[in-house]
Amino acid sequence: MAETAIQIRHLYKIFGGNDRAMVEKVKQGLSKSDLLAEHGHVLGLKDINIDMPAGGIQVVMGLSGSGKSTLIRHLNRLIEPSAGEVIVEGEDVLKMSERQLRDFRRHKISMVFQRFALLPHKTVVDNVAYGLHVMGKSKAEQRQGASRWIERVGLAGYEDNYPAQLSGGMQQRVGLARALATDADILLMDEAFSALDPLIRTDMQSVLLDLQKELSKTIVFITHDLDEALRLGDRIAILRDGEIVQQGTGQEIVLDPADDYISSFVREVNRGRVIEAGTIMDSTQPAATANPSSEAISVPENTVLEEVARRMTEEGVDRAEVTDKSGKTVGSVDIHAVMAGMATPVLKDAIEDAGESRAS
Ligand SMILES: Nc1ncnc2c1ncn2[C@@H]1O[C@H](COP(=O)(O)OP(=O)(O)OP(=O)(O)O)[C@@H](O)[C@H]1O
Repeated sequence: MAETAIQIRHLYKIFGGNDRAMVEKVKQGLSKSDLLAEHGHVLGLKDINIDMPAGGIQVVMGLSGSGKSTLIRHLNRLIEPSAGEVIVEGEDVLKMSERQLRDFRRHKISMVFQRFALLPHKTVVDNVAYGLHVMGKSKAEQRQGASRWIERVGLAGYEDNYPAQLSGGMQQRVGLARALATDADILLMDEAFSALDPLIRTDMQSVLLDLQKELSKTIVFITHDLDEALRLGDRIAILRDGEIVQQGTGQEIVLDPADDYISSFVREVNRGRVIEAGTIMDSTQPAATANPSSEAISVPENTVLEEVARRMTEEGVDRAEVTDKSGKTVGSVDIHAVMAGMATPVLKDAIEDAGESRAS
């Protein structure tokens, strides 16, 4: 997954009639509020640089108004930037002719929307087939392609229903099937699960992760929810007021938040579901050599700590050998390290304070 599918370079978006001239002022340090107060322009995005992994899920996270939708709309050029570059699979989106852009939107990139955006007067199968229809496929190909994806998202039997006859979760499955049916390499998902109830939302995240294991699409997923970002994102970029405040893997962000703003986000995170055995292992002491008499289970290095703890408890052991992709033992963790890794910073402080007061 090391390859980059989408490169965004020094991207600026300023809303207002004289945006290009305003870019220079923003580069010289003019703030978002001063840009609005002094020049009546709105800063949408400022100097965005992201390399999005091919075949991976890139999450863009931020609160309302931080610039997420503005950013994702640059990827298929629904918005023209004020400055900067957007390169998708080696092609400069801003240099495409109208015709190239139309082909690019039909074949390369498809979008899943928060409010599903289904056609209410068309059945499930016709909604899913819509992209294939636009691509000029025959009726039989449309039906065949649509049926395959309807089944794959768990909606077999609902082909002839209308959207209004389906629950929100089912409607979003239709939205997902429609986006997948065109066979585009890239999926843009703008708050795609945000309108769903929490349980259905978790369910849809699982559907997406399962599909992704099989399909390895390049997915750009927008959300304002950190738990969703951490569950889905191979990489996460966090936006605030149009700027990226931090980007990296979920683990990197949780373990080393860039500033107080990010710290306040990650404080309540369930670290046991984010931090992996390979991150906290002692690589100098594989379990077997460290203590040959103690029994240990074996876990791959990307196993999250909650799962390591569960398996240790199940097997009645307090150590685990950590293995790399080839199955070679590369380190070990014991139950104390696992518990410490799962503790929130607040809990860690409390434990340290208690230790100090006992010692004094
Ligand atoms: N067409 C526009 N004209 C003027 N300002 C705009 C326009 N579109 C977006 N903005 C401004 O750009 C900034 C970023 O908006 P954007 O919609 O991208 O944020 P967002 O993170 O997607 O928010 P939300 O989660 O609420 O959709 C905001 O300050 C917004 O008011």
